[in-house]
Amino acid sequence: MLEIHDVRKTFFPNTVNERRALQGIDLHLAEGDFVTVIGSNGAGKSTILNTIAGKLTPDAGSVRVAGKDVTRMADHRRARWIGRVFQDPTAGTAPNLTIEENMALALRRGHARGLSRSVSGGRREVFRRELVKLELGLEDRLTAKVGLLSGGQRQALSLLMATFSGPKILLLDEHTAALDPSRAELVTRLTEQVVAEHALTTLMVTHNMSQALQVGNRLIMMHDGRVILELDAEQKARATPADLLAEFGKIKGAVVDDKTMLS
Ligand SMILES: Nc1ncnc2c1ncn2[C@@H]1O[C@H](COP(=O)(O)OP(=O)(O)OP(=O)(O)O)[C@@H](O)[C@H]1O
Repeated sequence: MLEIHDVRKTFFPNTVNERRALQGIDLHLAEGDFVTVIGSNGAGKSTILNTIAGKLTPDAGSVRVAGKDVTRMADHRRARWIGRVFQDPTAGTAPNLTIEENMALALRRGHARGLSRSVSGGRREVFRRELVKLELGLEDRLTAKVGLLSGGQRQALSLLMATFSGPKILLLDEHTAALDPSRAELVTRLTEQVVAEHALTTLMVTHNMSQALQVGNRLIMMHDGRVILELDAEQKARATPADLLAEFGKIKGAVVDDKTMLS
């Protein structure tokens, strides 16, 4: 479903600020694979997600989604196949629009025309049914402004909205990092639910070692623009956070932040 072949990206090449963010990434994800991504600071985790989403064009290599080469396709043209949730709960939703208006816009994403942010009775019912799944009572607050919701509620809504265009790929960039532990747990559970329900091929960046082991069926560790460790489902089931930290410990000069050390 997602094939990344020898992807390379260097920022500010041939200058004193040169950063080799990706140095030959190869990743093949089958439909429904859920890969957690961990790594030191500056390892290239966000850069690889940006490359898949089309925010960045790699210098070399290719990205294929469902067999189609999207390497040089503009981000808005691949948007309907790729859902994304960011760390910042305010990033995925518009605060001054209501819950139902936000959902209507998400539904329109990837469709050229024909749908607007206005909400008909029929569509309202669909939104209500979707919101019930979150178990946050948002189905009774369809006309509330999204800016009034808590961070956890907004992330849950962003996650739901990310699936509206019928994406094949879901990219999660530390989407639970800004939440308190109980909200993070809730959004993690919803993530597993949403991924399973839509059989989404998923990459989830996290600094939380327990979470990286708890969810998904594969794990990769990145450092310095490379994948330096890959675990399959069986290896992942046997590994502990201490094992992952020990792997980090083997990397000379790797900077691992406090969040990672404490997780
Ligand atoms: N737009 C950019 N311009 C210049 N350099 C960049 C840009 N984006 C990323 N970099 C550099 O590329 C490298 C990889 O960055 P990236 O954000 O992908 O790392 P990361 O693994 O997500 O790190 P973190 O966990 O700290 O967020 C870093 O050295 C970073 O400074």
